[in-house]
Amino acid sequence: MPPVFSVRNLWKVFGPKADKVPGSPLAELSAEELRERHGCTAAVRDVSFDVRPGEVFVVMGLSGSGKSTLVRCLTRLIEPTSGSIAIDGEDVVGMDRDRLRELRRHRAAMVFQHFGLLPHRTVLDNVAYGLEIQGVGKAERRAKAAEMVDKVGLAGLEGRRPGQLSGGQQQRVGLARALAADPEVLLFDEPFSALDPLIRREMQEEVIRLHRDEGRTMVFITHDLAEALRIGDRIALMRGGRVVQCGTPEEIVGSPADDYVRDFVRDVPREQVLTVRRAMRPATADEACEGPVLTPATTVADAIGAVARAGTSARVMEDGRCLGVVDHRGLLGVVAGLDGERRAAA
Ligand SMILES: Nc1ncnc2c1ncn2[C@@H]1O[C@H](COP(=O)(O)OP(=O)(O)OP(=O)(O)O)[C@@H](O)[C@H]1O
Repeated sequence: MPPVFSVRNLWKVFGPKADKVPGSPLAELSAEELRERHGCTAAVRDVSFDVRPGEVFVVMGLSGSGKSTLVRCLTRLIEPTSGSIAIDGEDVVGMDRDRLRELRRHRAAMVFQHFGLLPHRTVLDNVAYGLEIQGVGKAERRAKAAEMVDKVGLAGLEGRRPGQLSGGQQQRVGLARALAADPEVLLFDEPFSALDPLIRREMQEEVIRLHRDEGRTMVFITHDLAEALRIGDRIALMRGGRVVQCGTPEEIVGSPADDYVRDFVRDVPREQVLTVRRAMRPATADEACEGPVLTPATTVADAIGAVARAGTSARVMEDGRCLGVVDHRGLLGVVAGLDGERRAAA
């Protein structure tokens, strides 16, 4: 399937003569040199990636690494300095104002950290607001809004005003409003960073549930590694405007691209992210016929439980075929980080 978003060699430089930077020797300067000598900030530097249909694509990085700028460029809330962006193959950089408005209202809706709710309107009217500006008639938009309020777990609170809701509930209203427009892609800009940890977890699960139910494509910004690993199908890790690695949580944690990424993921509990694929070895004829059965997506943590309970190795099966077996030695090797050495040796 063709990608939803396709981004190539994207640059965003803030400051004077910004357009002179990409492709010139200035592009090679460090962020500090560029700022001190030329008064420019290269917030996004030569970034390329695809967002695939139905995936949760997470943009992660420390504060100031360029996440918001990058995602805002996707719908030109910020104008890119150079590079190309396409949505479903259609050039975004060349869109006129009407087409852009259509893009933002119907195709790629944004959920912001500060919910952007209208304080004097009820929950239902806040959710319906996006439909109102789309010109949807009153009865239809109220029906649609009610459905979305229900979907995000706010049934019964339709008549409240935003001030009468908790932070998590307000964020649900923001989410319902974005969903009401039925966009192809939802763009989340650190939507949960203002929430306390328990509510935050609850909202992450909500996003995972919505994603599972609807399969909607999502682009999600966060500076929180645990959040990225929990909800992301793939993660683009940014540093100083560049994407230093783009891959699945397992690739990022299991095969960091450089020392920066390695350092970034050092404290991640590997057994909760890595799967049995990394702990597997070929099965002997006997082993292929006995022992508990695991899927290739089973985490090492779950496999440890299965192997400990059974007291034997476990089989990794896919479509009735035994891909290999995992035993305590292989599983412990992954926990200890020895799987990289073993793979390199192989
Ligand atoms: N309008 C602007 N003018 C000049 N510099 C800007 C502007 N907007 C952002 N920047 C700079 O671009 C860089 C990237 O900012 P951006 O907001 O994209 O980072 P971020 O990773 O989203 O950070 P945070 O997690 O703190 O929101 C920063 O150095 C920031 O100071």
